[in-house]
Amino acid sequence: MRRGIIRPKAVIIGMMGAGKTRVGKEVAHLMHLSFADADIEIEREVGMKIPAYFERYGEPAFREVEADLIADYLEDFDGIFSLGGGAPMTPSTQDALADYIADGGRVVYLDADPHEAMERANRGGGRPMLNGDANARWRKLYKQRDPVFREVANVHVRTRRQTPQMAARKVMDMIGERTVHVTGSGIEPYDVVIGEGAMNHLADVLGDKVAKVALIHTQPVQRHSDRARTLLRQGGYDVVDIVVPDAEAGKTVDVANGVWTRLGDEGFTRSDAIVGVGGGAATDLAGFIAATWMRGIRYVNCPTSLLAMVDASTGGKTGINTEAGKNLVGSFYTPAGVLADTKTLASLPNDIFIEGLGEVAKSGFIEDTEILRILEEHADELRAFDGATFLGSGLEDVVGELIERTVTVKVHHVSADLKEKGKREFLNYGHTLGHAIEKLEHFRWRHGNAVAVGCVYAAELAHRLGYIDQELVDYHRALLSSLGLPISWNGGSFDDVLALMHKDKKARGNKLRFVVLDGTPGHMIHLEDPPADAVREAFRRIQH
Ligand SMILES: NC(=O)c1ccc[n+]([C@@H]2O[C@H](COP(=O)([O-])OP(=O)(O)OC[C@H]3O[C@@H](n4cnc5c(N)ncnc54)[C@H](O)[C@@H]3O)[C@@H](O)[C@H]2O)c1
Ligand SMILES: O=C(O)C(=O)C[C@@H](O)[C@H](O)[C@H](O)COP(=O)(O)O
Repeated sequence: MRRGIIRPKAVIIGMMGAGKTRVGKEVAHLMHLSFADADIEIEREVGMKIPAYFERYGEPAFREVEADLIADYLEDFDGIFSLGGGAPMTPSTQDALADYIADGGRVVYLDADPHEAMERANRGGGRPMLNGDANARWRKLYKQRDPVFREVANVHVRTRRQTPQMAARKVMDMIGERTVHVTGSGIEPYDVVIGEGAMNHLADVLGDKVAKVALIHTQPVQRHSDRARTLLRQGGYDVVDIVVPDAEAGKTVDVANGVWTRLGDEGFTRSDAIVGVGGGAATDLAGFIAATWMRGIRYVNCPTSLLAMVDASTGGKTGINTEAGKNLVGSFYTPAGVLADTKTLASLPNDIFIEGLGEVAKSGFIEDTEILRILEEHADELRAFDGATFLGSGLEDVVGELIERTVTVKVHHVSADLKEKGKREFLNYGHTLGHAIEKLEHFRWRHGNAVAVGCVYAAELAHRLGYIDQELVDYHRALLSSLGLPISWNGGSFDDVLALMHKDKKARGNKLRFVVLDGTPGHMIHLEDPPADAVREAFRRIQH
């Protein structure tokens, strides 16, 4: 929001009878905000009821008064503001709402069931736009207004069969959402939606052409997949529940084969879809299954760990591990959407949350230094993360911003280079050693922890070769350890590590390739075939 201008927290639009006032008041109450209804404020301003004003001065005069009042409220009111049904049809109000959205505002289209809304609109009476055959008038107006509402709103809330309280909670969750749009060459555009209740978008993202959905998840996230299943059934999908082994044990060819067999048994065709719910291992597997079943069907990721939210679920790198190494089999296959529902973090154990901070910090080092600043400022609170007290705490907003920023860094790289021919490799900062550690530790080390040590290793290597100074290497150690992440590793020999680093996907022929910082955070370069003594010496330095 621009400094100096007060803006509404949300503006609610919708048809007559959609429940804008009732739901708006409830949202304001839930969020401890004030509420204003444009029609009531107009009546106060003109000193008469709207039907009387219509009769005396006509609709054009009313629309003028209405547009002026809305323009004033958009710049001088900080609560929940609901507009009259026809207000968004006025071009100057459309422009004002577009400015408001550009400034971070939320225009919520409250989309009620037509029968429920018509009934409510008729019940109140006193609506000049419904004179005559009220139902026919309502339907006609709906036809004109619905496409405009969809166009001017940036939040679309369907409220069919919901009580005002349920609808208000949905609105509240959705206005708190952050969305990162993913597009680029070879990418069917999609959104990453981040926020409490993001999973509610499942049916919208899957669309109405899908009939069957395979819900792939692990046992520790059962309660979140139960929610996904309920949402899918409410959306009319036939749901096939597929529980896979947890963590890296699920990213195997045997598990993939079991899932393919199940899809065959259940008669999955190209018009069916996969939904992956869980940590990065589950979303990597779900994406891999979607990419390979019948050479590619639609899939949606619902990440439930911090790491999966900030990294694994977005960008379309899908895959499994094999005897040869980590993630060596897979494909680039883009999801139809990613729903990072932060409510799921309430069950996330502290150590798995901290692990996710490894990829967050990585994104700060490679591009967005504001991430590093936020991590420094909130290191103690982040390190003490407790799912039980997370929702509604001050930390929730900090984590929401970190997820949005980290996903944005990822999206910049993916959009520019989906198939990892250059820029995307920078996302692999810290991974050359990181993947080797994971493999040598038989995946008992968590991915984000291994990446943290790998980032220190990459910093040491860059320093040995004169790209960064000692201060920046020290900064890597200080920041990562302040977050509770490991910065050293002693679990294997240099020769074993070197052999695995040669199998890294960035390597070419018998030449190692790394990505390292050049000078300062945010400046990345490719390092081709670095001198063997520097590779070894950097390793020695992360061993203590
Ligand atoms: N495709 C990509 O671009 C990409 C990017 C980064 C990482 N990855 C992959 O992601 C994996 C790491 O992801 P991860 O760190 O989420 O590990 P993970 O998937 O192994 O999850 C860690 C543990 O947390 C549990 N868990 C997840 N969410 C939970 C919740 N809300 N409540 C309770 N328990 C929960 C999981 O069941 C698991 O036991 C690795 O396999 C890595 O290679 C892929
Ligand atoms: O999306 C990418 O590209 C990345 O490199 C993101 C990494 O953080 C992630 O760990 C990814 O799984 C690594 O992929 P890999 O190609 O090194 O297996």
